[in-house]
Amino acid sequence: MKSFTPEIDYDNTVISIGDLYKSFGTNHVLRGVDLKLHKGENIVVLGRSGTGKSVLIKIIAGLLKPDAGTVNVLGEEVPQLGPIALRELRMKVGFCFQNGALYDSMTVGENLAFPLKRNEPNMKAEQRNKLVDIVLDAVGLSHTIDQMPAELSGGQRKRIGIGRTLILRPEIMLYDEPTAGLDPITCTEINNLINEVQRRFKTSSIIITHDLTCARATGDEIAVMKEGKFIKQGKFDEVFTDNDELIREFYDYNFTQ
Ligand SMILES: Nc1ncnc2c1ncn2[C@@H]1O[C@H](COP(=O)(O)OP(=O)(O)OP(=O)(O)O)[C@@H](O)[C@H]1O
Repeated sequence: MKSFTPEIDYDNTVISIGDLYKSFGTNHVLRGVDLKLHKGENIVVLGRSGTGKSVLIKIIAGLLKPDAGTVNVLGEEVPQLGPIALRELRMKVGFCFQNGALYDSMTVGENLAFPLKRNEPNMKAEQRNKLVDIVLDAVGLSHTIDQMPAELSGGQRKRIGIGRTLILRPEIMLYDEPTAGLDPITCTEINNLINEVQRRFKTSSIIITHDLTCARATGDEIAVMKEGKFIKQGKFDEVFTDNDELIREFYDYNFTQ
């Protein structure tokens, strides 16, 4: 559970998805997805492998086009945006990839400065360095600034990956399986970081996971996906009193082994 009460503005919807469909050939992945994310809120999308969670956030980020349905992000209809408008929107929507996507040949500091150099070329070095310091402090890794990614642990790489997304000051964070492949203690650290990012930077987030501990720790709302649509949505304790077989399976798999 969270150690703070997030400031969620329920009158302000930052992502609104309606009746979304996406197929790849005969593989009908998304089959009528509806979702609303409010300002300041963390929604966890839970679902077993292959249910379409990553496809959903790639559509939100404009990396994939849907076949039908509406995808409104920060007031923009994403599938209708041209390349320039999409680029501008992507600055406000941070995508945290599963593997952190760090450049092996750059130091941690250079990895963090890179998105600023590319997207805000007129920013002075002094300002850039200041932002690198702020973000490194936020992810708790100030001492690693001159290290290479290969010298970091898996958990540290995840943190730097989150930092690299944060450095462009996005309004929305999309986390793709942030705790995958990490041991339970490191998972807890990442869950805490996701909450700290929400508290400190006032971001709204979608967190994709099949880790119930992550869902319980970070989600203000949980949406369970099955066969391409949401079958249940609500607070963690509301969702997991449900007798749906998949939901029980999830709970038993995560907590009773
Ligand atoms: N670019 C693509 N081309 C063809 N098929 C794709 C593409 N991207 C995803 N798929 C298919 O869509 C389905 C859903 O994939 P997705 O990655 O969204 O699942 P997921 O719920 O995120 O699973 P996991 O938890 O394993 O990451 C899978 O059957 C996958 O093979």
